[in-house]
Amino acid sequence: MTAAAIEATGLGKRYGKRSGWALRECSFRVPAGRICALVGPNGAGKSTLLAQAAGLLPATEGGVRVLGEHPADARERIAYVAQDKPLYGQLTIRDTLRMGHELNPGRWDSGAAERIVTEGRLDLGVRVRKLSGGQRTRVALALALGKRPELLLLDEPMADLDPLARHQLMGTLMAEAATHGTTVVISSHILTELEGTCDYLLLLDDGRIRLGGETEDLLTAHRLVTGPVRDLAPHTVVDARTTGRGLTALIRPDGPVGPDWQTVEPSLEELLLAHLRSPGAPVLLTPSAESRRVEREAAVTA
Ligand SMILES: Nc1ncnc2c1ncn2[C@@H]1O[C@H](COP(=O)(O)OP(=O)(O)OP(=O)(O)O)[C@@H](O)[C@H]1O
Repeated sequence: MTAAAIEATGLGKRYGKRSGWALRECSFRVPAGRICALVGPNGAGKSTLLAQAAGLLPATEGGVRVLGEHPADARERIAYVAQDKPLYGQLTIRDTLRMGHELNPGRWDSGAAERIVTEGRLDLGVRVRKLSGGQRTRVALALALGKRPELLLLDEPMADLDPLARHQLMGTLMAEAATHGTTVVISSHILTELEGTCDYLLLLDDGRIRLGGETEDLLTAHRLVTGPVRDLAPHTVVDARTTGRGLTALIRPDGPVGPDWQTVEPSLEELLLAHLRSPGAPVLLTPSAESRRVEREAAVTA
């Protein structure tokens, strides 16, 4: 069996004894080769999870394996672009890429790195401290892709890019990932950026995993229904709102939905918003997103 790109088992993180849990009881799997969207409201734990997968933050309880290894042992195979994109301001872009080459002997792809920089019409001789936020993002992504990672962890990479740069960089990232089979986990609040790009989804809320799996399968498992105000049993109702004299609800159907309901597949945005509005809705992980380690441990103790 190929190792998952990320496999978390009972993962929990607390920044201090007096702090609350930033992550709690997270058990999930991201199979290799997926483009995974990591979504959730502010403070949900997305950055914490990405930093743990990058091997930069120890777990308080449980653990996470990355590419079959402890994250600290897999660092050479991982590239991580943190939200604040730390770079050396006094270095030029050329020196920054040279440093990337020296730090990654045998792996470095200067063509890929330079392509990202030149697509942004950046001069390689400019010092990093003179770059705008969006231009720094481009250099950080060039460093990450130049490393030719097996797992690319991106924490809100597109937030300070203009729409055209965002579109173009997403295209480059996805093309590189498709060519090399890279697994990408990308956190973002811009749902339109993720729709059509990500084939896998993790929804975090209040430190816990709420949804996980193939985007298509998660969408197919739900229906947005509109109809008369009445009980929707036996279906699982994720979120319901009264609109005029009718009811609009996101449900997980359990059998056919009655003919007096108008039924459509939800968009990704509708699926996510409904789950965020209803924190009590049952967790849903598709089979590929369930941690095998949890299953194995359960089998051993049974
Ligand atoms: N260094 C830290 N020290 C103490 N608490 C922290 C630290 N970093 C994060 N937290 C807390 O952990 C929780 C999760 O934060 P995290 O940054 O992982 O969320 P996020 O989903 O990435 O949020 P955002 O979308 O706003 O970037 C929050 O309650 C936050 O206050």
